[in-house]
Amino acid sequence: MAEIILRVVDISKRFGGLQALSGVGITIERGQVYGLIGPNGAGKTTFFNVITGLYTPDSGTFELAGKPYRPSAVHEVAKAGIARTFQNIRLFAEMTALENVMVGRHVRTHSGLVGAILRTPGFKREEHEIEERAHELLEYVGIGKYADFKARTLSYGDQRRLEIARALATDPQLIALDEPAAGMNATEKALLRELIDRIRNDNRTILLIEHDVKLVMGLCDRVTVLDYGKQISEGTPGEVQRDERVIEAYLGKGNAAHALPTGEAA
Ligand SMILES: Nc1ncnc2c1ncn2[C@@H]1O[C@H](COP(=O)(O)OP(=O)(O)OP(=O)(O)O)[C@@H](O)[C@H]1O
Repeated sequence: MAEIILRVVDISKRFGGLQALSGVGITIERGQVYGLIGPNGAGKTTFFNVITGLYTPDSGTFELAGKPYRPSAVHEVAKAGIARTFQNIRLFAEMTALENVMVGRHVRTHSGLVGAILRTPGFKREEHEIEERAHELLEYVGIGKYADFKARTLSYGDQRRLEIARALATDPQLIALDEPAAGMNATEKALLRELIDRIRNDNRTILLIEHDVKLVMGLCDRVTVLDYGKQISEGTPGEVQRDERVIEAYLGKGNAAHALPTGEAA
């Protein structure tokens, strides 16, 4: 049986009078790309924020790689093994691409503050390893030649790749990508699709929020659809696409005869 990386059960979150999530649960297996879609305001970002420790849920249980975990603070979540990117890119703009990735890697370092201040041999060795790994990751996401460029000088698509490299640097069990294709042109999207495929083929596990339904349908192994905080459908892209509740949520009642876009590359 495939190893379960993330299992969340019965997550609810209320903001004042608004029930942003009600009883949402998903199970993601190792090596899967799992998509989370839904119309604007459906609760996708809230769900992400709950599992990555930015919001405290009102209810819900969480298990990461077989261990119970409580997403109580962002750095704890990173330590536990979930790395994320953000809808609005959050890089250190004045730091180089390499430094941005090295920062991600520091989640896994051992020398600590004392080692850093005293510049112990252990610290220096670790720094060297971190730098090597950061170079490898920049190559892996396809922006190795920009290692010494400040993050703010990279194109939008490359900044998104850099965020992914930084997330990978934490050696995560699960990588959560929040709208990675937002603002990308068709060429950048095709490259992103290749990159996500490569990450999956390396036996990594990905949770993806994405507005581009076509991209989701083409990439994901399974998909959950949220609407007004409720999980209205869960299944393979083909199953979800044929689900009348999903078509209604996207296109409105009476349009169930229309199909959602398939994942075929344009
Ligand atoms: N911090 C908050 N305080 C109050 N209401 C919130 C907060 N965050 C989200 N909401 C509300 O919760 C609902 C779900 O929002 P959320 O951002 O999770 O949806 P979404 O599916 O990510 O939407 P989009 O696709 O537009 O990003 C919305 O009605 C939103 O206004």
